[in-house]
Amino acid sequence: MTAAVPAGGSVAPAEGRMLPWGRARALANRLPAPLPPQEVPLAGAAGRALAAPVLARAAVPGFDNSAMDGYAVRGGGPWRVTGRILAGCPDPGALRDRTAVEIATGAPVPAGADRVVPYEDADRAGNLVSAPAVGREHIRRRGEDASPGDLLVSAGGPVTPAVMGLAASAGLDTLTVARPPRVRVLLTGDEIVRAGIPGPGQVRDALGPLLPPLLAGFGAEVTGLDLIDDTAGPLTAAMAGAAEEVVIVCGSSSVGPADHLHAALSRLAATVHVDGVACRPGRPQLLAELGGARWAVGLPGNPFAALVAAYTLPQPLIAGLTGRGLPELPSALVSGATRPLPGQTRLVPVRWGAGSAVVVAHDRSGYLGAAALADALAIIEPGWTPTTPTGLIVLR
Ligand SMILES: Nc1nc2c(c(=O)[nH]1)N[C@H]1C(S)=C(S)[C@@H](COP(=O)(O)OP(=O)(O)OC[C@H]3O[C@@H](n4cnc5c(N)ncnc54)[C@H](O)[C@@H]3O)O[C@H]1N2
Ligand code: MOO
Repeated sequence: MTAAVPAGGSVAPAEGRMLPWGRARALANRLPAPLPPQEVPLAGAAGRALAAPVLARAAVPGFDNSAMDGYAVRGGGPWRVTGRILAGCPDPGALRDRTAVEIATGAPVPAGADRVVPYEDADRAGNLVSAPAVGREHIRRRGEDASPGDLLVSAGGPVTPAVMGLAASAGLDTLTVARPPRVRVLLTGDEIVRAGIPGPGQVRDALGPLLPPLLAGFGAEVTGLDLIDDTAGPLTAAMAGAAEEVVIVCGSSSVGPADHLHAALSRLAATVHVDGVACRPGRPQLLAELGGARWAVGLPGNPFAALVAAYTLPQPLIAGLTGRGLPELPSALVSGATRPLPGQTRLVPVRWGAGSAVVVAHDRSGYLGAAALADALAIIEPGWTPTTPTGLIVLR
């Protein structure tokens, strides 16, 4: 749903304009154009999104090598042992008929060898070694895992430690990855204090500590976090002045007298794509397009609602900006005290139990206690019953 906010005022997200939770996520993922990719050294690519497929540069293995410590043998035994080949040997030479060389795992196999006999299967007597007439080859052949040019990993997935190791095995020194979108977080609320025990009427900021690591895990680079005066002017100025691709505003997305995000978006002539999501908690949240391929997201101030909302709009948005789709969600049966809500998706903290996910009690919009103990958020759709497999957003 795309609508311009009427000038000069905040507007309550009317029930009818609220997007279903799944559609809001899909829209946030689909709207942004991916940022241009960049080539980075392997070590700097951890966790980033692959923007190009990983193609092998070298054969894997690079040469025929032994899979076992033992003897490389040629022809029928017993074999006369003529030497020893260790890993790193540049030229193992050739093996003559009825001879053997001791060989280490990973060492190049001499030309003419039929197989490697592991020490455990070999009988050594002086200079002679014997073994059963038939046995496995125990030779890893050049290119049997990958040849130069082979597709190793498709674009779009994350650079995991295994992807980095695989790329190195195949001779790569760099990877082409999506540039992480830069995100600025703006906290609002005159009651918010950033340290210590809050005084009368004050509230300790929970989102300053929560959001940066969460957003970094989504693939963003959080460039800064500011506490903004709770009036429309400073909020508008802070949003206008942010050079980042994404500005996240916390605690100003509802319709109260100090909720200025709608007014700021109006002053900035933003295009509002999402204004309220049919989920609980996290209903007042916004996604808007600022000029210059920049995005504004409004998260509710209530901390658990903000956590849910972060998985609703910023996570799919950041995925879209880095060229990734929405991930497949695991599912499980959910047991415990919860019930579906008509017309709304309910996000419920759960822990893994014996074969099912168990609801964690006390999930209050303003309190993170249940979420802090949870392994996942269960996506309870209208019509859910305890026998319905339920999608999960994994929190850990
Ligand atoms: N008339 C209506 N009132 C409200 C509605 C509504 O639809 N109609 N929605 C309610 C829901 S649901 C939520 S959630 C909140 C969201 O409000 P805002 O996003 O505008 O946030 P605030 O009003 O500023 O704050 C709400 C609550 O959260 C506390 N807060 C704010 N920032 C932080 C922070 N960084 N760390 C910890 N706590 C924070 C703030 O003190 C308030 O207690 O609106 C309802 N009202
Ligand atoms: O949905 Mo609000 O986001 O309940 O607290």
